[in-house]
Amino acid sequence: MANESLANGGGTRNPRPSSLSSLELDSSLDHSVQTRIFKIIVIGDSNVGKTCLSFRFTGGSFPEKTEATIGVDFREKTVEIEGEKIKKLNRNSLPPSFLPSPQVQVWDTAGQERFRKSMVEHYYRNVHAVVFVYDVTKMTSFQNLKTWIQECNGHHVSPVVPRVLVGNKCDLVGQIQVPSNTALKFADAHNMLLFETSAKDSKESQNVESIFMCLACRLKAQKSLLYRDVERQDGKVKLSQESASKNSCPC
Ligand SMILES: Nc1nc2c(ncn2[C@@H]2O[C@H](COP(=O)(O)OP(=O)(O)OP(=O)(O)O)[C@@H](O)[C@H]2O)c(=O)[nH]1
Ligand SMILES: [Mg+2]
Repeated sequence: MANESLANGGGTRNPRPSSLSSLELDSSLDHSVQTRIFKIIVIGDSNVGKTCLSFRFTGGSFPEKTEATIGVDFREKTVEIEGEKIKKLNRNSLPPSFLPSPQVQVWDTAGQERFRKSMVEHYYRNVHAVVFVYDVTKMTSFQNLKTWIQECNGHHVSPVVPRVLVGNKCDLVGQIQVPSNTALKFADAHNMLLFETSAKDSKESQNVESIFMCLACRLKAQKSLLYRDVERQDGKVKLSQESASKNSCPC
C-alpha cells in the first residue's frame, strides 16, 4: 500500500517543513519531486460495479470476470490536468510555477459486510473524495445509499471532502428501476453531482473518466491553494503555503 501520510499531506514526498508557512525540498534527500496522491474511495452495495468502474478508469477496459472484493483493492493513475502530466521529474528543470501532477489512488472497497468490517476505519482515514455507487437496475442499492452516507458521516469525513453519486449499469436499458429524476433529487439533497454511466459500455468510458477527473480537478484546485508559489533558493525548491480557498474546477 502506498504511504498514507502522502495521501493525507496532499503535498510532495519527503517534505521537510522549514517553518509553519513553507515546505522545503532538500536536494540532498532526493533529486526529484514526485506526484501528490489523491485518495478517492468507491463505496456502495456489493455487485453495483465498483470494481468494474475503478478498473475502467485506471485500466481503460471492462474486466471480463470479477469476484467480490475482499477488504480493498488499490488502483492508481497519474492524471493530466491543465497540461501537466509528469509522474516524476528532475527538480532542476522545474518551471517557476511548477505544481506536481496528481496521482489518483482509487480505493475499490468491498460491498459485503463480512469482507469490509475490519477495513472500514482505513477506508475513511484521510480520504480526499468519496464516490457513492448504486446499480440503476436495482432499487435496493439506491435505497441503501442512505446507510452508506451515514457510515461516511459517522467516520467524521469533513463536509469539504467532495462526494459524487454514480448510477452504474446504464447499458441495461430495459431493466432500469431507478429513474434519473429520483436520483437527481437525491444527489441535490446531498450536495453531490450525479453521473449515470456504464462501466461495461465502452462508449461510456469518457463518462467514467469524468467522474474521477472531476474530483481530481477539484482536489487539485484545493491543493493549489496550499502551494501557491514555488521558489528556488540556493538549489532548493520552496513551496509557500496559502490558506485562502478558491475552486477552479471546471465541472
Ligand atoms: N451490464 C453491466 N454489468 C456490470 C457493469 N458493471 C459491473 N457489472 C457486472 O456487475 C457484477 C459486479 O461487478 P463488480 O464490479 O464486481 O461489483 P462490486 O461493486 O465491486 O462488488 P463487491 O466487490 O462485492 O462490492 C459483475 O458481474 C460485473 O460484470 C455495467 O456497467 N453493466
Ligand atoms: Mg468489487
